[in-house]
Amino acid sequence: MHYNECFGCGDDVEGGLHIQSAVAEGMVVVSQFEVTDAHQGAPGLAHGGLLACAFDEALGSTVGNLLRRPAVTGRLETDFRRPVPVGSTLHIVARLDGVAGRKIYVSADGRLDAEDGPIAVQARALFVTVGFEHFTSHGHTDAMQKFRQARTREREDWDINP
Ligand SMILES: CCCCC/C=C\C/C=C\C/C=C\C/C=C\CCCC(=O)SCCNC(=O)CCNC(=O)[C@H](O)C(C)(C)COP(=O)(O)OP(=O)(O)OC[C@H]1O[C@@H](n2cnc3c(N)ncnc32)[C@H](O)[C@@H]1OP(=O)(O)O
Repeated sequence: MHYNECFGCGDDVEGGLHIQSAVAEGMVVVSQFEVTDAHQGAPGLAHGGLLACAFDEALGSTVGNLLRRPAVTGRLETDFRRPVPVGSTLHIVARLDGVAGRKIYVSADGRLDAEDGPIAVQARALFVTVGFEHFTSHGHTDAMQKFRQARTREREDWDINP
């Protein structure tokens, strides 16, 4: 599933990361993140915080696509192994490592410019399953309304590879 106003994956979010994710063979979720000038930290290189954001997105999408349950990031760890230059594409492969009650463990590797490129970033995260009231009670009601309307319009509820 896909929320159009998400900073990570929303198509219409100006300055967003525009990450696309899809389930692939072997129960992994693959995502691509194209690094542009807008994502710079040090000159010519991606900002580490935005790379962490890209992994939050890729890992969240893994939870959403493989488990189809609402969950939020509780903990996110990143290892920055190599610089990620502006103009490069990070190929992220994420997997589900385990589920224990409400706790969902996921991890991912990000490779530079090719599916078999060198590993530049690795991440692990704990997502925690929440009820829909998490969003209705903590989030803006208008946003939830918009989300629901869009889902109804598209008739696409938790589809794999929408
Ligand atoms: C209609 C809306 C649908 C939304 C869809 C939602 C999900 C996504 C699915 C598909 C979408 C596709 C892509 C999504 C892409 C990106 C997703 C980005 C995700 C985010 O960007 S999301 C924003 C950042 N995120 C937060 O805004 C969370 C703020 N936070 C809280 O809201 C609470 O903190 C919460 C709920 C996390 C827990 O609170 P709580 O009271 O419900 O539960 P509790 O504290 O008991 O934790 C239960 C067990 O998790 C362990 N635990 C918890 N936190 C831990 C930590 N940090 N380290 C180690 N263990 C931890 C405890 O130790 C306990 O473990 P145990 O059961 O063993 O004791």
